[in-house]
Amino acid sequence: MAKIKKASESLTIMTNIVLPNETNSLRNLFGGELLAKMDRCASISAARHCERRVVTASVNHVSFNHPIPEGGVVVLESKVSRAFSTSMEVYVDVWSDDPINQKKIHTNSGIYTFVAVDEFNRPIPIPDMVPETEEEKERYAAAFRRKELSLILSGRMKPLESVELKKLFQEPQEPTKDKK
Ligand SMILES: CCCCCCCCCCCCCCCC(=O)SCCNC(=O)CCNC(=O)[C@H](O)C(C)(C)COP(=O)(O)OP(=O)(O)OC[C@H]1O[C@@H](n2cnc3c(N)ncnc32)[C@H](O)[C@@H]1OP(=O)(O)O
Repeated sequence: MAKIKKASESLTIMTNIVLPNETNSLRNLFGGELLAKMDRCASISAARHCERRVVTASVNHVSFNHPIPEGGVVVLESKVSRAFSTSMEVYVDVWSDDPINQKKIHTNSGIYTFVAVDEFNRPIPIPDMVPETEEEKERYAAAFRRKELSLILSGRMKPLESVELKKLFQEPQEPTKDKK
């Protein structure tokens, strides 16, 4: 597919209030509720990028760094971080926003993989993606390693078949000295 899209074209922002039925016994947003919100937000980014139906293939990483309290405002922001052949990585950032005290803290991030599918649920090619900002470039550069790790963890790739991931564990080679 020849089309190339910018990361920013898939930007999706969702803003919600945390309601009592979404909280845990500590009256903070329940982790599973947050995961569902992140999946929804990320799936819209993926569909915006490929203009096709998408399915979640894997949730590669989620961090829970700060709780989000009941009554608080939760803001989710997602963008495609790299497009492969039929799959794409989507990065989701989450903030807890307190509009009264004007405090916004980054509480979570998550990395999802989506696959574009046809009407028979078969994977189909997607447009390429070009990163523009420094953050987009950093996330793009590391995405191939994360894809390999996800494929290894799901049993779809043998560790020795990886290319980028394997490089992380290889000792740097001493430059060979010229023999006289
Ligand atoms: C027109 C637009 C309107 C928009 C309008 C509004 C938008 C609104 C959007 C709402 C969107 C709803 C979003 C629902 C989101 C769910 O909730 S979906 C439900 C949960 N997910 C599922 O049920 C998926 C079940 N799994 C499957 O169907 C198949 O395993 C898959 C994912 C399609 C893959 O099929 P497969 O035959 O194994 O295909 P395969 O060729 O091996 O792999 C395809 C690609 O996936 C990659 N892949 C597969 N598994 C993994 C993994 N674990 N890790 C990393 N990569 C993987 C492969 O590496 C390959 O990548 P490429 O190198 O081609 O890029």
